[in-house]
Amino acid sequence: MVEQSPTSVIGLDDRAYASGSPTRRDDSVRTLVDFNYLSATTGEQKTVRAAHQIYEHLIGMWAPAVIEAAHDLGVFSWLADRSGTVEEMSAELQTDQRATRVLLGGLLAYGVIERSELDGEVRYSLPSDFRQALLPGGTFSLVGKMLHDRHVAWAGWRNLGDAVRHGTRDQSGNDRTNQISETNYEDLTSGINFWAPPIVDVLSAALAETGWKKDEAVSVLDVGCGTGLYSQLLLERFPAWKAEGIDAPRIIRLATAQAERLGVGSRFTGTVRDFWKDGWGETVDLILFANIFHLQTPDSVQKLMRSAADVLAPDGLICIADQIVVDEARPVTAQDRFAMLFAASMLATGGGDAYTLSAYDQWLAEAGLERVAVLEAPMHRLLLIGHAGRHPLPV
Ligand SMILES: C[S@@+](CC[C@H](N)C(=O)[O-])C[C@H]1O[C@@H](n2cnc3c(N)ncnc32)[C@H](O)[C@@H]1O
Repeated sequence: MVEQSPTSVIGLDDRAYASGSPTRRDDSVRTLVDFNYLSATTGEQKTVRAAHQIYEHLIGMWAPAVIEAAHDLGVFSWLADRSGTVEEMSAELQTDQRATRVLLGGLLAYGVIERSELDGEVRYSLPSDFRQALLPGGTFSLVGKMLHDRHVAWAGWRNLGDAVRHGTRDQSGNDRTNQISETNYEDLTSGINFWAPPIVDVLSAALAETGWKKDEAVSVLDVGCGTGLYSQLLLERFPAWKAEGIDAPRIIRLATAQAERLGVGSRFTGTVRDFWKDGWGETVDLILFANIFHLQTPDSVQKLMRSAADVLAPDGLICIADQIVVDEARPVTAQDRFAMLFAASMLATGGGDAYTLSAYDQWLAEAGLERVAVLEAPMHRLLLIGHAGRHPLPV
């Protein structure tokens, strides 16, 4: 069969994006209001403009609703290895044809699928860049995040007002760490794997710049490792290093399997250990806390910091990668804005917060530690930390 080129393609047809440029055509989430048509001269115009702005926030929930419904219905899996028409899709997925067209229109509006038209026939497909994020099984699949939304987050957000009214204290008045269960973490940890590569890039670049223990047999402890991707990517980059990831039983199973898949299984040990109850073992050179502190209360942060200080080698390094607020008075960076909203999502799902840099500094000082660098990464900041008075990075 001779392949004809489509007469029109609407979707992610962005040359700069396709060629690997980090520049996005859209400013983050695609805007749904054309503010060029909204004047702001009179008081009433300003009010109406503001209403458009708030309304655009209020309909933010349309995005997960549309994307997650498409996942639930099997739309993405159906498009995994073909382009198809609405008629074909709704016949196979047993959905209503007109309603399916509406759903596909929503996905198209968010730029999640592509639409092509040839000789009057409209077909839909998945853009190649988005396939792994939308389909299950891949290292960077967001299906776990969608399941987490389904099982935890949607209900949590409905109750945010209650959480604000009462806080996250239990009946005896104690502040609670985040209450997400081990089963829910099975979904969530794989759904946040995509955060790891740029963060490990930033960390590796900083370590390479200082030459910190590059060719030494460094021991890494990945605390609450999830799938273990942070330490596993470090093992890929530093062949002399070994890592131990500690987490709950179901999660360690995921981490061990992933280490094998990535080819670092012989240098990654997954250990089932509760970081509150059990000892932290031998002295270690590098301790990683990726996305752990936002689950904590101030008291539990302090406890974790002391445990880390106890096992950190004299010239060792702690790396915290988290949602850390630097400028809460003027949240103009994406990192600060994301962190401040992340705090709300922690509250909604039962505890935790996004703490400020100055709060971290106080906790570090109390544990005999000190910050040696703050690094910026997408949706995160990294704190590099050593024992107080013993700068671990050669300068
Ligand atoms: C938000 S996830 C972060 C996972 C991973 N570090 C990452 O950034 O992808 C938090 C992890 O901490 C683990 N965790 C929570 N409480 C723990 C505890 N008491 N002992 C060991 N692991 C725990 C959870 O099971 C989960 O895998």
